[in-house]
Order: sequence, then structure tokens, then C-alpha cells
Amino acid sequence: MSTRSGSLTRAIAIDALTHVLTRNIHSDVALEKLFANYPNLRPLDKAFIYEMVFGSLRWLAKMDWIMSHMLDRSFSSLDPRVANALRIGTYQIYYMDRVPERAAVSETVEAVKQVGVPNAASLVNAILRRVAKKSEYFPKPDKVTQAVDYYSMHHSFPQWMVERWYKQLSLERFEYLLSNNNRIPKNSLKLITRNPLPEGESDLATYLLKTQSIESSWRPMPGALRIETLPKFKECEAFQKGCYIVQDEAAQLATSLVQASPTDSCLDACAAPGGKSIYLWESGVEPQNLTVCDFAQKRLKILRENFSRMRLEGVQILHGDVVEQCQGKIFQKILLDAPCSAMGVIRRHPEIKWLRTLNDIQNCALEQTRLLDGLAKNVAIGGELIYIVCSFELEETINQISSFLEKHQNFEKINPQDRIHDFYKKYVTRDNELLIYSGNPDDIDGFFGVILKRNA
Ligand SMILES: C[S@@+](CC[C@H](N)C(=O)[O-])C[C@H]1O[C@@H](n2cnc3c(N)ncnc32)[C@H](O)[C@@H]1O
Repeated sequence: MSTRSGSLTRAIAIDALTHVLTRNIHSDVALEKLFANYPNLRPLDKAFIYEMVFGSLRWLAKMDWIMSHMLDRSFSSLDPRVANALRIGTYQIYYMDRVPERAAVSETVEAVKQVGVPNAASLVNAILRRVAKKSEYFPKPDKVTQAVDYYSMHHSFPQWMVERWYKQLSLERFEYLLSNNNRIPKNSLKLITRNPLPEGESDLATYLLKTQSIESSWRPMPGALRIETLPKFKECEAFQKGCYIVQDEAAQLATSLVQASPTDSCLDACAAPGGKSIYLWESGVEPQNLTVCDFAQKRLKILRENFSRMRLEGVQILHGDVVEQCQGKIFQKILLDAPCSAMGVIRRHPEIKWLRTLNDIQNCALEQTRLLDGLAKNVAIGGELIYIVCSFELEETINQISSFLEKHQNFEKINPQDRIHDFYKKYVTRDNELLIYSGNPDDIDGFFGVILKRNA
């Protein structure tokens, strides 16, 4: 028997998946919008919906492969809501042990009616019942002769990504990249010591355990605390007082390449929502020496809110294209956290697998080139341009920098070893670049970073 909240949670998950895959939006944005229509949803229901949506996005290609063998028509010819109901149902059956299979089938069938395709209920019922039996065997593509098909299905990645990485990487790195990017990532916090912890508290880890029962562990990166679950921010005094921000260890590591003295003038060129600006301030940059810029008004609004929670005042905030906004301005240090394909954070945003195209990587690379070329003029002689992206794709990283250095012979790459904690030195390449593939043993995001010093 179906329950209202049981089928409602599945219906919201189907709608979210449909919005993400047909309208090209991030899953957390889609979910936030949908949740606003259902103010009575319990946190438990929301968590269940999150898991169905994120999990389905992680395992989409594998589930589609199973169902394509069960349908008498092509999977892509289905109404997206029907296809997504089948995905949500199959995900529960295969990956959510605690959901009884009968409930996964019946509640998803009810949900199909709620999302506006009642005439597909019998099809969804028939397919999900077959899936739930788990008794059918479909021969997999051959790992050697059909390598791209095999890896794409087995690890659930689009063929073009698999093909590209298969050619570019060693087999070991390639397999590691695919398998580990489907793991659910942990979150990390960055401790902000400029704002003291609530009275009587001296350690953020102990405080989170005491007030929110959150287990955590300090990482080698100074001030990085890995947490088992996200805090309830509204109820967390330390969060309201600006004692920490949520920031992956790899993002902290990349930002730590900027080693500014308190008197250095600094530009955070693509700054919103402000995480790295806050990191810079925490590491000693004084607000009056910090300029931040972003062209996205909505994101700047969040930056302002974040600065205000930190009580970070006196920073110059520019709105618009950073190259135009900074004409004629000179800075000792420029951090360019450039817009990128975000391939390094697929494990956090699994929809990237299905929304991103090769063209996107190439377009991001073009814009990064424009920003690098434009900002090179704003670096003081003897100053540095620190370029970072949450991607490991060649066009946005190694190739981008080698063509920058060819064009700008007054710049040189600086060895980042001295600025990096010993533990992370393994991520510095022989070419003096910080290169982190996502799906690494340290469970940190994929990132790239390089220090470019202007000599003349
Ligand atoms: C990777 S995000 C920055 C994240 C940010 N540094 C942080 O840590 O919170 C890239 C940002 O660049 C901004 N952006 C992209 N192109 C820009 C441009 N031409 N001028 C200014 N900002 C730009 C985007 O709006 C986006 O907020």
C-alpha cells in the first residue's frame, strides 16, 4: 500500500531529476526550489530525496543500461518523467538496502501518477517488478574489445569522458578516477581563528561533537577539519559567529599558494561567494588591502552575506567583468579562481557527468585564457598571479599554463613546494604545478594550481 509521504518523496525526486537533466540546472538548486513548495517536509524526507536524486545521477548510465535490456523500445524515447521514475525506482532497489523492494516499486508507481504521467504507471510497475527480481542476466560489454562501453556502463560515466581519460591517463589512474568519483564525498571546514569560538570553547572539533554530535578529525592542512555530517548551520553559534566556513581541503590547499604579507595588495579576481577571500583574510591579508570582484550579482549578494557573518569589513567589492573593472589597477598578488568545467568536483555534483560537454571544456579554456591575459597586466613587477581551477582537464590546466608562459615571457612558474604542507607535496608535479585528480586516496576534490611570478 502506498503512503502519501512515501509517494510524495519519490514524486519530488522524479521532478528534481527531470529539472536537472532537461533544464541543465544543478541538483541542489533544483531541490531547493522544489522543497520551497513543500514546507512540511521533514528533514528525514529531504535526506531521502537527496539520496535518491544524487544516487540516481551517480549510477545513471548503469541503470539505463539495465533498463534498456528490459524495454521493447529505446530508453531515450521515453517521456523524461517516466525515464526518471524508472531510474529513481531502480536506484532504490539496487542501492538502498533499507528500502523494501515492494515499497520501492509501489511508491514509485504512485509517484508517476503524481508527476503527471498516470498512463505510464503500468509500464513503470512492470519494469520495476522485473528489476526487483534481480534474476535476469544481461551480458556486459567486453572489458578489452569494448573498453569504452564497458567502463562507461560499469562506472556510469558518459562515453566521451571515458574515451578521453582512457587515452590520456595510465590505466591505474583511469580506473581509480572512475571508481572513486562515485563515492559520496566528505565535507571539510576551514577554521577561522579571526573570530573566536563561543565562550568557554577552545576546539571546534570538541564543540561540534558536544553541540551537534558531529564526529570530525583535523587534517594535515592547518585549520582543515573533516566532518562526518554537515552542521545544522542555523542552530550553530560557531557558524553564526563566523568561526568556520565549509571548504574542501583541496580548495584550501590551492588557496594556500597565495602567500601574501599583510601589506600586499591582493585581488581575488573571481571571488563569489567569497570562500577564498575569507581564506586570504584568515591567512593574514588585511581587509583594506583586499579587492574582490565577480560579475554575478546573485553570487555577490551571498559573498556580502558571508563577509557580514565573518564581520569582514573594509574590503573593496567590484561588480562586473574583472578585466574591465581592474583596468589600470596594480596588485602584488592576484588570485584567479577561474570559471571552469568543474570536472574536479563531479563527486559532489554528479549531474556534471550528464550536463557537461567537450565543448564546455573548450569554452571554459578560452575564457580562462582571456582572464589570464587580461589580468597579467595588473600584476606588479615582482608580484604573482596565482591561477587555480577545480579541474584537472589538460586544456584548463597544464596546456593553459604552457601557452600563457609562451605568450608572457616576463612571467615564470614558481616552485610551490615551500608553500605546501609536507603531506600534500605528492600533488606537486615535476613541472611545479599542483595537480590533484579527483577520486584520490585522500578523498579531496580535484584541483589545479600554479604560481606565476612577474619578473619584468
Ligand atoms: C570558481 S567560482 C569562484 C569561487 C570563489 N572563488 C570562492 O571560493 O567562493 C568562479 C566565479 O567567477 C565568476 N566569474 C566568471 N567570469 C568572470 C569575469 N569575467 N569577471 C568576474 N567574475 C567572473 C563567476 O561568477 C563565479 O562566481
